[in-house]
Amino acid sequence: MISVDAALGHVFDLIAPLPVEEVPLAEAAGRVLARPVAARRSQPPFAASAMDGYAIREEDARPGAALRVEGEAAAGQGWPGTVAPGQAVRIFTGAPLPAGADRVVIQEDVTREGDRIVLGAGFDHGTNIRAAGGDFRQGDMLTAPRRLGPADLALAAAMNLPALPVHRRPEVALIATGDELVMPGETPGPDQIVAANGFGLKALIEAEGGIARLLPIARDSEASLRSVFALAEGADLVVTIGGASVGDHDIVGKVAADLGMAPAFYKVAMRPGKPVMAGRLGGAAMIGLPGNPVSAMVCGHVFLRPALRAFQGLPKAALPAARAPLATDLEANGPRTHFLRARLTPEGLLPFERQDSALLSVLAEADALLIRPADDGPQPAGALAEYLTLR
Ligand SMILES: Nc1nc2c(c(=O)[nH]1)N[C@H]1C(S)=C(S)[C@@H](COP(=O)(O)OP(=O)(O)OC[C@H]3O[C@@H](n4cnc5c(N)ncnc54)[C@H](O)[C@@H]3O)O[C@H]1N2
Ligand code: MOO
Repeated sequence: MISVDAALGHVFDLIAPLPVEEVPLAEAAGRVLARPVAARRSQPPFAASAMDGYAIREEDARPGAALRVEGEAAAGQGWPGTVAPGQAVRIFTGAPLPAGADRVVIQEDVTREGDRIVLGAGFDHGTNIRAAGGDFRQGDMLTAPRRLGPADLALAAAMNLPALPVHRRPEVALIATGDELVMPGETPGPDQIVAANGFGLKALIEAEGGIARLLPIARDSEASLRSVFALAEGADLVVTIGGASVGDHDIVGKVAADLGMAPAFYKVAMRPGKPVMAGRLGGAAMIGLPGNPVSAMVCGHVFLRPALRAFQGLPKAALPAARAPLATDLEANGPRTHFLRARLTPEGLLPFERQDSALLSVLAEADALLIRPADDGPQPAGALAEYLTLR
């Protein structure tokens, strides 16, 4: 049995960043930028008014000053002249500041009569001007790697970058195994249950930018498992669910080995999730998850999510853990890292009473996985503990 950190290191050894492709901005949300890209223009490209009002010269900015309005500057249509002393130009937010002007007085601070304005007794001290290049300049970089979020996409658009280089999405083949499983909506036989884990893992994979292919359920026979493995052809990552333990029907390890899987590890000092395995299977990485629903999902957070990030060119690192105080005393932990389903309450992290790895109802109520390091001593309420957020 190896530690969680060592196992994750082995998983990373199976992974190289996927090739780069250009995608249009409108399809780039959630993708990982593969290399830095440079702004093709400056923003704003000209000194621009930040407010609706009048562009004037600083020397005319005196309470009571009377100025002649010479023209209008709108967003998209500037005023071509030069503002002289005693003159003003009607201006709107986003319009280029006309030459000669170095201040915008907002219209609320002005009285207008025909083509004349009189400045009020008190007006604000700001210039209300956005300097050219004040947001970014041509050549400024959007750095990589980064997961492209809404703000990044708005910035890339403003930089006039219509397409971005991103890593290809990893394709994950999901194989649920077991004679007891039927698909949701089917009528299970008396000894059967409904396959659940694949659906949770598919959602988890897609949330990380992967493409999940939910393959047909493999039965507990070598022939069935082999035929479903064949359907995984072309995937970057093959994930099996169940059949990983030591029972007579737990044949995933054997069939994978027969298919040439080069094992990296089997069994990790973690709870839940101990009988997890990984290796290289042809051109793909393979991770064999335990069948207990919470074990499969916890392994999804601990191994699959970092693996999917690595495929997309993000740093090879465990999910960042947050810290919060414990809401209750905890007994000493055993020799395996324990991921406890917990709630984040105003008093701190509160683990659920029931931690059986079959309880999906508890996992669905949890918003954190409280991490107890292997062999951690007893901890009092109030002590800081690490956790992974599930929301
Ligand atoms: N003698 C021992 N028995 C077990 C050990 C052990 O060390 N010695 N380890 C236990 C641990 S820990 C786990 S975790 C499980 C994992 O076993 P498998 O990976 O072989 O999983 P299965 O036996 O196939 O299934 C376990 C459980 O989960 C249900 N299951 C499986 N797939 C799904 C699915 N897609 N959706 C919903 N539920 C699923 C399955 O019906 C079983 O109830 O082994 C322990 N045993
Ligand atoms: O590791 Mo098992 O996942 O404890 O139920």
